[in-house]
Amino acid sequence: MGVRTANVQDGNIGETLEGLAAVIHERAASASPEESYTARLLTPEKGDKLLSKLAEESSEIIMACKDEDHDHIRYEMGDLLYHMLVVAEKYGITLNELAGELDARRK
Ligand SMILES: N=c1c2ncn([C@@H]3O[C@H](COP(=O)(O)OP(=O)(O)OP(=O)(O)O)[C@@H](O)[C@H]3O)c2ncn1[C@@H]1O[C@H](COP(=O)(O)O)[C@@H](O)[C@H]1O
Repeated sequence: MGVRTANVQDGNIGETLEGLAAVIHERAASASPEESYTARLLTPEKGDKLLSKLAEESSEIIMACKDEDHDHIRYEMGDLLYHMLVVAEKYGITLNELAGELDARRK
């Protein structure tokens, strides 16, 4: 677990996810693993590490929920969303495609 960020201000989730996905795409295209955590996760030999981060971050959300710790839940959800966006980059799933998946479930 990393440093908590208490008292964060509300943002716009659509803009934030799009901005973060764009940074992740840029790191995937041109950053070296030495300088970028994202690039490290996307190196072929780190494939299992990326997938294990999904399980790890999910577990951390569960523990934070058990503690009913609002700030900690938010923090770990941020970690999971970031790692999910790295997975989306790796497997070529766009945010608009993901939106379509969710929209198709709307009743
Ligand atoms: N949003 C994130 C983000 N969220 C989480 N993380 C990293 O995910 C990891 C979380 O795992 P843990 O909490 O278990 O911490 P850890 O033990 O240090 O992690 P591991 O060594 O086990 O992977 C930490 O290393 C965090 O730094 C992130 N790393 C990057 N970003 C974004 O991605 C951008 C590009 O980052 P770089 O690729 O590093 O340039 C950054 O500017 C940020 O906006």
